[in-house]
Amino acid sequence: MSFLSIPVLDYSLAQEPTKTHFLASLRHAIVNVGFFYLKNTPISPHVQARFVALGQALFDLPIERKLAVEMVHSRHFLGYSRLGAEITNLTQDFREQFDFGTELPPPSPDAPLYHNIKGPNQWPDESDIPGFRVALEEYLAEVSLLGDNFKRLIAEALDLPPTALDGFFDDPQQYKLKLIKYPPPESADSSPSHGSSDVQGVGPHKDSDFMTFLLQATPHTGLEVQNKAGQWISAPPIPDTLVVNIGRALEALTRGVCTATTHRVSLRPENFVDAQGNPLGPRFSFPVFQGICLDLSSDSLALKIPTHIADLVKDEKVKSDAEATFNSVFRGNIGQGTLIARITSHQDVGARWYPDLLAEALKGQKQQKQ
Ligand SMILES: O=C(O)CCC(=O)C(=O)O
Ligand SMILES: [Fe+2]
Repeated sequence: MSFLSIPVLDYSLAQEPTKTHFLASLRHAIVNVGFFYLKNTPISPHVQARFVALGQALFDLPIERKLAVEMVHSRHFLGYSRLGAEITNLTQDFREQFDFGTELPPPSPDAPLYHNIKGPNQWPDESDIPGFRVALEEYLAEVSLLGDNFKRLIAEALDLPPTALDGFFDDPQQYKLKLIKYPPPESADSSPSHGSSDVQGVGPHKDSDFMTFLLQATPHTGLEVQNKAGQWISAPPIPDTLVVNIGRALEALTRGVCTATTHRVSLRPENFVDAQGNPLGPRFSFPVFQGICLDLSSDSLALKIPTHIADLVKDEKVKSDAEATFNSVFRGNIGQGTLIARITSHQDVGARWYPDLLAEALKGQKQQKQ
């Protein structure tokens, strides 16, 4: 049976004496759904509230202050993307966003090209938005700790030793935090990509990472998750939860036992009003993407999943509207797959810093589509 709802897991049960129960729900969620809500997270409410307030305010800066940190200036894909700058599933998305990450030095010049995914942030001027950097780094540090704990919980949910996944991560590991603003549909209607009422906030895709921890910061509906039969299931915000999902790296690591579930955000007008029909304004969401060691390739993914766990995956044929090109790239090398996904999403960055790889990736996409 393909899932029709998204399970809610209670993080307060993740320790003894209730841990076995938590791990059983986690196993069901990662093998059969690929998405779950997490309640009773260890994130401090005041840290989250301060980050959300400043994260929303960041979008109110004058456009020239935002363009001062535009992503095109960064070969590390960190910085500001204006409305319509991003492409998913060969179609323009309609959202404005800032990408930040764990603060890291640029890679050495002789490192593989895909190591450029990691590097320093472009921070807005402290005087433009006082306290923003501290608030973001505090929030990111707390979610990163939660992510670190999940490495072990996922291993145990798959009946592996708790440390079985530790070797697949860098130290320090890059986590990325994206701040996203989806405009209400009046402005979305003028999006060059559609003009219809079903505008793509972000198109159908699988995340590239190990796991994603998403904070839906406003009450809008619009996030939708595709079940294995291909139906779209709504994932409305549930107060005081994070939405957690599996990315392509964890899918690759488990050879498909855990599924990176396809999802999208729809900007249909009904997603921008409350139950009484009052307008809700823009939708804000803040996903944290948990990275993994970029040098992993299919040969180095030596994880042996116990047979009784692998046998839980019954419906092998998964219908997905996400782009198929990425399936083969991710089977090769995780860093290379991630770099190609970034380049095709942010083609201005690709054209400036990786022109040859962009040309090659676009050719691949075109061939796949034919
Ligand atoms: O905005 C959301 O709720 C989801 C965003 C998302 O899926 C992504 O940026 O990868
Ligand atoms: Fe996503």
